[in-house]
Amino acid sequence: SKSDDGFCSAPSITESDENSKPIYGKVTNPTLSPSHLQDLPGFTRSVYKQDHALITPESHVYSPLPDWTNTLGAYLITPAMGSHFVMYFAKMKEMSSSGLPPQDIERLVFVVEGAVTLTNTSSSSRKLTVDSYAYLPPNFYHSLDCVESATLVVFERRYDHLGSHTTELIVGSTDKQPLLETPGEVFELRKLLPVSLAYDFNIHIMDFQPGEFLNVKEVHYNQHGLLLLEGQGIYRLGDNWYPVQAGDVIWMAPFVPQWYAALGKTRSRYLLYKDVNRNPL
Ligand SMILES: NC(=O)N[C@@H](O)C(=O)O
Ligand SMILES: [Mn+2]
Repeated sequence: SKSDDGFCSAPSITESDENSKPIYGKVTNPTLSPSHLQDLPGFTRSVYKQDHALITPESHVYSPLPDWTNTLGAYLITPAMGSHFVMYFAKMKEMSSSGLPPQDIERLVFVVEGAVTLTNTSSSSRKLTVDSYAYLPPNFYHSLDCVESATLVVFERRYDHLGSHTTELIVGSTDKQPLLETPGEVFELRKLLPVSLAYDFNIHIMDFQPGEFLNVKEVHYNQHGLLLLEGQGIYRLGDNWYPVQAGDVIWMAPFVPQWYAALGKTRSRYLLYKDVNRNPL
């Protein structure tokens, strides 16, 4: 891309290599089903069961987010499903701004499209663009402001105190997080939050090349909120096997058998909420 001083700047990190569409572009512009299925009355891939849910883009229902300005929200996962967290898309329009979460609620925002500016009482404003994120501790004053438009995926939950540990403001971007060891697994793993005991959840970013799959057919006490950011594959949840693609959201209750295999020509990348560091009792 050309900057106005005539020098060619390196393509921004938000441009993925293939077909130079913005990274994560399929989350907000998903490949819809073939037109004959789109028009099929009542057709959806969404499913809601006792221990899992698949929420696909055609099922999203937006309404104004209370306490936010000029922002539509689609709640995807809420405690009504049995989760201890909420996961929602926030579609911020021009001149929009966030509201604060309720008291004692921590928040993580991840930018899927567009850009927002994060301000808080102490540090200066910081611009969050696609693939950037911010963790806001409970009762931490902040504002996310958007001039044009932005789509965020937001996780919120009641902070589970452990002794005198406290969390702090975290701002980062996926591409700056190091790859972590994944013994016995082939996927590439990044974590967006520190692994220290103060943090009662983490966000995993997991990359699979086509044909790669989870080695462990997992059944564990943790619960998950998943957003498929790139790619496609098959997700096993309980006794069901679902074709999934970028833009799909999955709720996994504790102990639901879960497994993923990446298919297609491009890598799969998913973002995964996982509760950690707390005794399940
Ligand atoms: N479903 C899934 O990917 N789970 C694992 O990544 C995990 O860490 O629980
Ligand atoms: Mn898991």
